[in-house]
Amino acid sequence: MKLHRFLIGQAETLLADVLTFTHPADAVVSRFFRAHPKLGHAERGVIAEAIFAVLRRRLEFAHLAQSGSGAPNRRLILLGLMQTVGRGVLSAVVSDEEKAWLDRIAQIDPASLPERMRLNLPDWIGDTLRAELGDEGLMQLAAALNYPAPLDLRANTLKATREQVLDALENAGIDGGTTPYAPEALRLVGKPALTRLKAFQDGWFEVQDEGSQLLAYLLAPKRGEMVVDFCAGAGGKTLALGALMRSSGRLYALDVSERRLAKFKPRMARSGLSNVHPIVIDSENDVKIRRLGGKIDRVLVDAPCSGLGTLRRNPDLKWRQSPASLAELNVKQASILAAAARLLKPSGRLVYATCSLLPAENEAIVAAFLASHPDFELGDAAAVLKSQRIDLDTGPMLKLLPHRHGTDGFFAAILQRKAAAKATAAEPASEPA
Ligand SMILES: C[S@@+](CC[C@H](N)C(=O)[O-])C[C@H]1O[C@@H](n2cnc3c(N)ncnc32)[C@H](O)[C@@H]1O
Repeated sequence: MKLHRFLIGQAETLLADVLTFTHPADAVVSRFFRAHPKLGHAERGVIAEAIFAVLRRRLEFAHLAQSGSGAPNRRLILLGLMQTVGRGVLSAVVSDEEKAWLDRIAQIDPASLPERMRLNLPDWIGDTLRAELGDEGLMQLAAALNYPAPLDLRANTLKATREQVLDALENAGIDGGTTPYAPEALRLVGKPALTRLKAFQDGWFEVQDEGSQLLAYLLAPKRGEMVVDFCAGAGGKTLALGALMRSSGRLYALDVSERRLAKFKPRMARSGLSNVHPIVIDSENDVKIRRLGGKIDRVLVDAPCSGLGTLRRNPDLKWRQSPASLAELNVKQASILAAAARLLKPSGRLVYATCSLLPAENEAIVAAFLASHPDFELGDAAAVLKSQRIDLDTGPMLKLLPHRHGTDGFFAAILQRKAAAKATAAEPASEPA
C-alpha cells in the first residue's frame, strides 16, 4: 500500500470533525467520503481504519501523543495510521522529526503503560465492567475491543444453504468458513466487497454478526405464528426470524424510525420473504398496535441501548455515552418492554435483548420487569439453544462477549408469559355484587 502525504492531511481534517462527537463517527466518515468522491476504495479504507483506530485507543494515543511535536490531531492520526498501514509505509511520507518520534513510540512496551491507557475506556464504563468481569476479564475484553470485528454473514435458507453460499463466495475468490454457534453463520477472511455479487443480489445471504443471529434462535418462531419484532430497525433480526418461519404466518416489523424501516425494504425484497408487515409507530404506546394486544405468539424486543457491545464496530460510542444518557435509555427500555409484553398471548414468549454489556440495561431491566409482571417468568436461554442443537451455555440469560465468543457483545433474556389460569366451576367468574 502506498500512502500519499495529502491522505494524512485528509485523515487529520476528518479526525477533528469526528472528535467533536456531535454525530456518530460512521455518519461523519460517510459524509466526508461523499464530499470527496475522488478518494478511491483503498484510500477510503486507510482513512476510515486510521480514524477508528484512534477512537478505539484514544486514551493510549493521547498519552503517547504528549511527546512529539506538531498539532495534537496530527500526532493522533499518525498513531492511527501506524496501526493500519504500518510504520515502514508511514515513515516514508512524514518528516524526519516525525519519523524519529514514531521510532521512539514503537520502542514503548504497551504493557508498561498505566492500566487506564491500556483499557481505553471511560472510567464509568471500566468500573462497571470490572465489577462484572473481574480484572482479567476486563483486560481481555478491552484487548478484544481494540480490533475491528470480523465480517459475518447469515445464509438465507429460503434461497440457499450455508454450503451453497460458501461455494458461491469461493467462486468469487472470497475465503471464509463456518462459525461455532449459529447454524447459518459464515465468517469471512478480510472485508471483501459483497454487494455486486450475484449471490448477494439474489438474497442468498445477509451481513449479520453471529451473535445477532443467535437471538432469532432464542425467540424460535414457528411456521404460521404471529410474531412481532418490536424494534426492527433496518430489519437484520426480522429477516432471520422470517427465515425461521419459512415466510409463513405474520411477522410485524415495528419501529419509530421511518428512515430505518425504509432501509429494511430492499433487504426484504432480496430475501424472498412475503410474511413481513413493516409498521412505523409513533411510540411504544401507539394506538396502531393496540389491536395486536394479547394476540401475538412471540415478541422480540431488540431494545435501543448504549451499543457498548458493538465497540469493535462503533468505538465512538464509549466516548459519546454517559451515565445520564444511560439513565434515559433505561427509562425507555423499561417502557418498551412493558408495552411489548402487552401484545403476548398467554404462554407466549418474549425475548428482551440489547447489544450492551451494562447490567443496568440488561439484568436490571429484566429483574424490574419480572417484579412488576407476576404473569411472566424467566426462561432458560441455554436450554432453548440446546433444543436447537446450539451448544452455548452462558446461564439462564444469554451473554455474549467479544473476547469469549468472537461475536459482538449481546444480552438476551427469555420472558415467558404463563399460561392463563383456568376458571373452574368452583371459582365465580366475577365477584358477587
Ligand atoms: C438495537 S436497534 C434495532 C436493530 C434491529 N433489530 C436490527 O437487528 O437491525 C433499536 C431500534 O429501536 C428503535 N426504537 C427506539 N425507540 C423505539 C420505540 N419506542 N418503539 C419501537 N422501536 C423503537 C430504534 O429506532 C432502533 O431502530
